[in-house]
Amino acid sequence: MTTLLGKLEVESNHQPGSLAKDRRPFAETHVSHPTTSSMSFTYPSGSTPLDRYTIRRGIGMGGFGEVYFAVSEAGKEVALKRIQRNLEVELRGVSHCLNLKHPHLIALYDICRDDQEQAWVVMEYVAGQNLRQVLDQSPSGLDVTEVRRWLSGIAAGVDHLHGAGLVHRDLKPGNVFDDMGIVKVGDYGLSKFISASHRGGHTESVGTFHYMAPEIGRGEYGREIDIYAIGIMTYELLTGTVPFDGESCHEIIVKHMTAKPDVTVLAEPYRSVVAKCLEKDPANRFRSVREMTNALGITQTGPAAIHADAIQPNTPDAPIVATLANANANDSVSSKSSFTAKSSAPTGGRPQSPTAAVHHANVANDSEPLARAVRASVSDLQCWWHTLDRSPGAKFFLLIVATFVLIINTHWLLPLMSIVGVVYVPYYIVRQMVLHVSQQPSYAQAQRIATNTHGPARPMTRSQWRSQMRNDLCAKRSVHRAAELSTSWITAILTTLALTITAGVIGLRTGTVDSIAIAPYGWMAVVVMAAAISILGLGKLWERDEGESLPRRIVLAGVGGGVGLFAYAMNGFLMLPIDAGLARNIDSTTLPQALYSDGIPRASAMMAHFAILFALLRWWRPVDPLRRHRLSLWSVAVAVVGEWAVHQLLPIPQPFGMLIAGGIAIAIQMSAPWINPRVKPERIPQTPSQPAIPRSAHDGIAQELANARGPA
Ligand SMILES: Nc1ncnc2c1ncn2[C@@H]1O[C@H](COP(=O)(O)OP(=O)(O)OP(=O)(O)O)[C@@H](O)[C@H]1O
Repeated sequence: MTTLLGKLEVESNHQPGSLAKDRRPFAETHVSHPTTSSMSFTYPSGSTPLDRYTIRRGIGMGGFGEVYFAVSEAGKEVALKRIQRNLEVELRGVSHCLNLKHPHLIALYDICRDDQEQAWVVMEYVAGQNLRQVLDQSPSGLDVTEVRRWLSGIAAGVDHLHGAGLVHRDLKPGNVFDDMGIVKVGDYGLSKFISASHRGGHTESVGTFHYMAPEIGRGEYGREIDIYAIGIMTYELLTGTVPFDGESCHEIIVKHMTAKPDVTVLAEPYRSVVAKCLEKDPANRFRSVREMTNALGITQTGPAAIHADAIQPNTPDAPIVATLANANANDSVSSKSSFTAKSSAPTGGRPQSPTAAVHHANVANDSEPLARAVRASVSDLQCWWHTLDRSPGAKFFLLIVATFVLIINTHWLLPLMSIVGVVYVPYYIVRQMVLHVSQQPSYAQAQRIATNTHGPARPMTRSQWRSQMRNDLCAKRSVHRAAELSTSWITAILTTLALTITAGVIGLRTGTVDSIAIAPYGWMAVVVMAAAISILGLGKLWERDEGESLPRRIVLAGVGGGVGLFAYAMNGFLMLPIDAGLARNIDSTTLPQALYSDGIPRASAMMAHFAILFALLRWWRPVDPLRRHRLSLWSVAVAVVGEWAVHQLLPIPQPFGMLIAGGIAIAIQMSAPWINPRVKPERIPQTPSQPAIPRSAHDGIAQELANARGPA
């Protein structure tokens, strides 16, 4: 405590007592923040400190510098945050956040430097109010449906940050915004890298201290500090007051460290959830934001349906009667509460944008139960391990004992681990694949949700849908990508086997069935598999954008050459007569001698043949998840005709060549992930009908889609 207080005494210019004078009830008091109208900004309207952006007006000033509303040359609206010079080093780290994309996070577009080497953060501009302003207008807290809407958005945004390995560190109502009904968390890129010591003391706000977890004084910045801050915000959202307030930042911090919050004014489940969030020991808090929102019945798989009184009716704040919904009838929370149904709008009666709705529909709780249990145990173990920090001797002793126990048990542990690995890994991969496919939002979903939630929506064009889906593909985690790819490979192998058996049954229905007759089918199968595996791999690399045709064709040519070499080698391995099927009268003198020896293809001929076949056709299209149909017979026909055309130039055994080309086209389409643009309606999450919102809100949605692609 002494450390934190000491630090703050140095870092903050707040004088004990002065806050009392400045403090507005329940509001963050920015000690030296003037009102926007009276603020004097460094740059007037029309200035262009950054080449591509023209400042329109100053928005506000925070601990990190001035914030401006600006437009790009192309007319895109952005917020520019001018960062103090002493933060330059830390800004390098912000690049980690530049590629984070989430509907509930304010997008960070770029970091630029002006002529004076001053750093600026370019970010998404939010025209709506921040939660601080909203709370200032509602001194006794918000309606519970609104509380849940804010919490759900904050939790989704922060959960995404945590998933990306980031801790916000500065969560507070002033950093949470309402963008056309979508809650967005901002200021995350900077706060991770900026400790209190970097802030300009004269601009520090006492509001910041209201949300600071006690362990920050010990220099601990785990994700639990965000959970603590969300707990404080939950309390404030419901009651309008923060649980720990005081005349000075010292007093507030002391309360964070020692005082028990008075949660009796809250009804269950809020009481126990807030109490758990505000535990002094971070190890006793929720392990994740998701765990916390689950405890509140705010599941991210769909609308909630618990009905509960959020505030005890006998408290002075009784006018607020919570009306919550939680579809999960088994939820222990619901059984404990006394319920009063008044409304069931899951988003607080506020319209959700299609993007947000699709997001909520898709962010299913996809964490695998076994993995979750293991993670929880590991996390418990870590917490317990940290409690031993003060006894390094005990830690060392325990390490020795654990190592010894492991070593003497390797004879059964290793086989057990191997069996678990063999069974669990394929199961995990398939599960991820199935979940991923079932969660993919579609064009039709987006449209339908838009119609449900916003009345007659402007229909989304296919190109808008593609662009939105492309963004989703970009945001996909590597583990999902890897899981999808391995599943595609397995599916391609199985599909090829099925195709080969079918071709074999047809081809060998007459005549002798012996190894010589079967061998060409085996050869075809392995060549199709090799080609399909290569193309699927490239498709996975390229699925994030539409891509340039020429570079892709060049890469494909190289891969095709490899497949040709493999085909030649396998041909030799299976001892097949490679000239057997050159199904046209070949005048061997017309064939290039470097490629053919007496009309028989050499390795170079096979390589050249497949290189041309691969470069000729746009093989990335049939593996693109955004293709129109899962299996297009047109693509198969194009592949076969393409192969025939190449055969005219550089012959290889036929009809195997054409069967291989057709087989590749079928195998890759059947195994590559596909987002169905015409999904069946019953797969669309049902949302209760919402009041229609003005056309301008739809424009906001379009803007949001544009924002997700970055500044113009
Ligand atoms: N992306 C944005 N769009 C619109 N307004 C913004 C945006 N980012 C910040 N603002 C506004 O600019 C003002 C200053 O924001 P800033 O984040 O710098 O300060 P703060 O959050 O008040 O304090 P601190 O930075 O110390 O946490 C606030 O009024 C905030 O609402």
